[in-house]
Amino acid sequence: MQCPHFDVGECRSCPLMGVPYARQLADKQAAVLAALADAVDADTVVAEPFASAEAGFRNKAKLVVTGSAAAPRLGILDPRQHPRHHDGAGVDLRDCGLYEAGMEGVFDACAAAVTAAGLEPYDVAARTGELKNVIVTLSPDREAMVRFVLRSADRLDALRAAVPGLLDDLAARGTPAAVVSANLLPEHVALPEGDEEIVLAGGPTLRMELNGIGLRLRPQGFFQTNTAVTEGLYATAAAWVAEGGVPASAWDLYCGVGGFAFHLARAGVRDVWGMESSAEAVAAARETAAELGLADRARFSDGDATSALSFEKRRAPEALSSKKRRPRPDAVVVNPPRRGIGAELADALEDSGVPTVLYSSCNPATLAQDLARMPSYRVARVQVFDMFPQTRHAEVLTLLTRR
Ligand SMILES: C[S@@+](CC[C@H](N)C(=O)[O-])C[C@H]1O[C@@H](n2cnc3c(N)ncnc32)[C@H](O)[C@@H]1O
Repeated sequence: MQCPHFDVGECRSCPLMGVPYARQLADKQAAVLAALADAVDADTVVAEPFASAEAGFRNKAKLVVTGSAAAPRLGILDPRQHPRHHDGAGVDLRDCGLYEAGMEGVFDACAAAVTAAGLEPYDVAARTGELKNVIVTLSPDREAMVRFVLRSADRLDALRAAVPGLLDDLAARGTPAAVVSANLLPEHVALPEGDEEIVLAGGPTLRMELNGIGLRLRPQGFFQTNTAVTEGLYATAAAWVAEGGVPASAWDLYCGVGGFAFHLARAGVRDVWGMESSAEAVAAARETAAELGLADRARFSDGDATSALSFEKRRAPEALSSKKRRPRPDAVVVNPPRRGIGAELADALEDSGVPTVLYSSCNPATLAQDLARMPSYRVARVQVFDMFPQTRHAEVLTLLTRR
């Protein structure tokens, strides 16, 4: 892949731009295996990396808005400027080659709506203006979720008035909106979004169909950014878990909107429980369960997954109602953020007696640390899923079985 923004140094998001894709994959595989050197053994089955399309693979964009209401730029702050002396100049990345086909049109429709609503971009240095970011997700069915991140509710009515035009524009481009929302981020912080979400049209969910399973996504729920590779990841996870016989029960910790959970349920796992810290993601997962007729087999709770297994240990048994007690599952999937599962959950898994663990990680370094705390498990299988081409990041799936 070749990128004009990279060539002139105005975007450095893809450090491997220009490196042949086969070499990117081979280097990632080598780096992951080096990080896991103490965990894999001679009998570990190491699969070839699951490759991505080199370009046009991202289903989600978080675009900083700069310029003016009349001529907005959707992209990033110019990396050639020092953050503290930033004059609000930005680089327009609507034509970024990482995004799926159809997303550039959605960005153009958003830019037109910004102009129609007269939303002045937020100026980081001057702390003036209203519109901070535009966040877009495109589903495999080419439906869009469009979110405008505002500093305050002051210009909400103006944005609301521009929504009908935006809906028409998106429909005419063949990417109709499933959800349009405003997100409020009043603090002067380098975050993509705030806590408050106001749905302005449609919704509240976007349907993301993966491997024939229609997952529901709400504006604030997490979703993997590379749809095709995620399909491979979920399908492989379900196949690995079922290898020695389909387990009767499984937990999906850090479940997001339930991608692993629903693939396990479809593979025949009778009782699936997902846990996730985002209440919005849990609500979306429950909606999917109801839609798929799985509400009695796939349940979801919001809470801290790190204590899911040690919950009972930390409380006097008599303080725990039988309703709150969950029998140990036959298999556990963990798919944490970059920091990994950490000591508490790793130790609890080590002590748990759970026969099979699937650990899907976006950070081989923390994966290695966590595995070192679980010596009772051996890595039976490992595979790199190239969720993030053009970067050194890698998603790694490991199947852990008890020694
Ligand atoms: C890498 S994402 C994986 C989501 C999901 N498994 C998927 O495939 O889309 C990690 C998820 O963990 C959630 N999370 C972060 N910290 C958590 C915690 N302490 N307990 C439960 N969930 C947490 C995030 O909200 C996010 O949805």
